[in-house]
Amino acid sequence: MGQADNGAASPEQVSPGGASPRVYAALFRNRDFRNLGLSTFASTLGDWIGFLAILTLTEDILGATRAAAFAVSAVMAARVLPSMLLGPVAGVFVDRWDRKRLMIACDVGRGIVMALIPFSDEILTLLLATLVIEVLSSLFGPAKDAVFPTLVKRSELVVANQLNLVVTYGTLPLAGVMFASLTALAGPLSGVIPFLGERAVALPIWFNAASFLLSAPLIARMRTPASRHRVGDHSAPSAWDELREGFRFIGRHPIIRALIVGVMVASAAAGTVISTGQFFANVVNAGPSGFGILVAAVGVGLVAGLGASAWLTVRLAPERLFAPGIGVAGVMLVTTAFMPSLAFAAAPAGIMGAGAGVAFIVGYTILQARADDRLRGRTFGAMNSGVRASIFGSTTAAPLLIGLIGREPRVVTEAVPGGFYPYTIGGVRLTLAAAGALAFVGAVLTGRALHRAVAEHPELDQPLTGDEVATEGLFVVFEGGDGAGKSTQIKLLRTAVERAGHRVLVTREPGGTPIGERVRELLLARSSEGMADRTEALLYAAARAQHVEEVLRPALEAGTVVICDRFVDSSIVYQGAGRGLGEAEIDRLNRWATGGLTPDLVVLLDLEPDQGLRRVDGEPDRLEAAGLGFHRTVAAAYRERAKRGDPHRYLVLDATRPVEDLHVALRTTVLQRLADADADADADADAGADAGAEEDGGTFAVGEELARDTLEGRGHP
Ligand SMILES: Nc1ncnc2c1ncn2[C@@H]1O[C@H](COP(=O)(O)OP(=O)(O)O)[C@@H](O)[C@H]1O
Ligand SMILES: Cc1cn([C@H]2C[C@H](O)[C@@H](COP(=O)(O)OP(=O)(O)O)O2)c(=O)[nH]c1=O
Repeated sequence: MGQADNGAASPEQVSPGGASPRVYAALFRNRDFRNLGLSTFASTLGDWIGFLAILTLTEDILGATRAAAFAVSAVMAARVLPSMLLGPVAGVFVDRWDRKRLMIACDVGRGIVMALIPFSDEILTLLLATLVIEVLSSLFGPAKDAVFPTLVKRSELVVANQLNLVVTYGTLPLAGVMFASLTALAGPLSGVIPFLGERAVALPIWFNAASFLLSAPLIARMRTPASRHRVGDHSAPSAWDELREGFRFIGRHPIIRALIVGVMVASAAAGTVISTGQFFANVVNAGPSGFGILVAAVGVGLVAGLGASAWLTVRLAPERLFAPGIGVAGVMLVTTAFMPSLAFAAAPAGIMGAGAGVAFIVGYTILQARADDRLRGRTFGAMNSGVRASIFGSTTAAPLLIGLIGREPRVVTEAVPGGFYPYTIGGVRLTLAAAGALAFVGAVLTGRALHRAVAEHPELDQPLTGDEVATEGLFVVFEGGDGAGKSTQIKLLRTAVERAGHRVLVTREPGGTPIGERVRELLLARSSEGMADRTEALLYAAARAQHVEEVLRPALEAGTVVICDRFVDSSIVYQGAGRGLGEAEIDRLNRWATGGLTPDLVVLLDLEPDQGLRRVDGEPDRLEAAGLGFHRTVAAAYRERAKRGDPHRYLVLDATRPVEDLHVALRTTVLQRLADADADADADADAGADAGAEEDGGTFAVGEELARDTLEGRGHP
């Protein structure tokens, strides 16, 4: 395909984003998104009800004893621990298996185990069942998060996340009401089902089981892109390798790394607020009803923040919003902590909610948009486990800290019945303030890391608007030092791809067009000795702009497989690193020159420069003659780029391997990509026809991967 994300947003690009009614309408018409939304609604509503029911059941079994209190905390632990400990491992399987089938299997499994729970009188069985359900949930969560961005367009992602959060957390109050009603209903129903007479709580539990079982067929109706990641792997890596690959990806991806740390810090602050809020309400003499008001203030702020995020993300890159969101929340938490009364505390608490809301949506959106599809399950698995660990840690640590510092003393007087808290600073205020300060420091560090990452990858500094323009062919670029064997492999690959029935265009840079070839002469002639580095960079970019316009884009749009000897990466390493002009600068220049056209596959033939230069015969050209030091820098920059880049995009091959060996590896990869694209396009054509029959015009929005694959496939004979 070759996708083009066009530099800065033009006005037409801005319009489709935001929270315009059109985006909501498009999402509601999107059948896949609707199915996922309904499934989320059913299962989260059921899940909240089930949670309340299981706590009740624990007391049912043990009575109001001390053992019951312990059992309740064990049940809580059974809910938190699996995804905390298993998150990253679960992610491996989410990335490995078909995500849709995995989700269905988890739902059916959870439904069955849940339905059986009321029949046991053993607390151990209950614990075990909770554990099994949570293990399944820790697979379900990352699978859903990984599929989610493939169902909607990128410009709809923020609004889609808003709706998802509303469905996930908005069901909590509804669940409370339904739990009470269902328990009350159990009495009258016991005439029909006698079992309910002895165990009323079975009804809400069965409701939960039914909700899981209802969610499964909804997911089954969803069209998700075929999981393409497994195909093309020549040797199946072990789960352990994949786990390491996931951690390596997160560790090396500066944005995702910073984001996960930021999310964890924010969760720790949130955990502190949750476990301390009630105490704080007392300290400001607000009591239980005042606590409700504080919660409401945070809630209103949160909703406002969620709403504002759609408006904000069409104006600023989400990377620029995340840290400020957490920072604002942190500062407001500190402010709230020192407020003398409820009336003063409500406003900062509300703003804190808004900051958290923006950070929450934006953080989710960045992870969905930036994590490579192949690794998205592991990314979300790791994040879930980080979040749970933070909440778990902070809810345990906060009360401990309060105890250590000592709570604010209450003054008992005759004047105020029950006494009151004078304005003093003690454990509760200090603990909350510490959490706010922690969030603030985390925000500053995360913000700096994100800022640096965006400076290095200017292409990321865009609002989330307009989707990439996908072209139809497959764009394969060969990179490597002089003499690495690019021409040799290109010739062989061309024959193989043509034999497989595809139209192929082979071209090269600098050159590929009459104008470009003249620029090439100018660039490579030994007589151009003395050319300034910036001139050199501009000339390469100039030749490339002509090449994109005249040759590459038209060919890709016509569905041709384009094999190009060198492209933007050459400029980044030769001019950016080799000449020292700065990789980010050269990247930016070339994004402009190419309108953001990006290869689907970059084959890097990796070779020590001295070996490569020895292979080339004849007079060295101006660049070949640039000296071994220069070429070593270039080779190192190539490796670094491939290492840090999208692993699906870069294929690094050891160029000292025999020609035929390299060819087989290359041919397998490229033909597999073409086959995947065809398969996805076929599946999609079916699905499209299906949707067309069902709803007006078959509007189905797809994520970039799917859109890409579809388009890739369509052009091929
Ligand atoms: N895998 C290989 N092992 C050994 N020699 C090779 C290999 N691939 C290519 N060569 C030889 O190296 C030289 C340079 O190869 P070429 O394909 O022109 O490289 P490039 O296009 O990268 O400059 C040629 O003489 C070629 O025969
Ligand atoms: C495309 C491109 C090439 N180059 C250099 C790399 C090569 O030394 C030279 C291109 O010459 P070429 O003969 O195409 O090299 P090779 O035969 O090794 O493929 O130009 C840049 O410095 N920047 C660029 O953007």
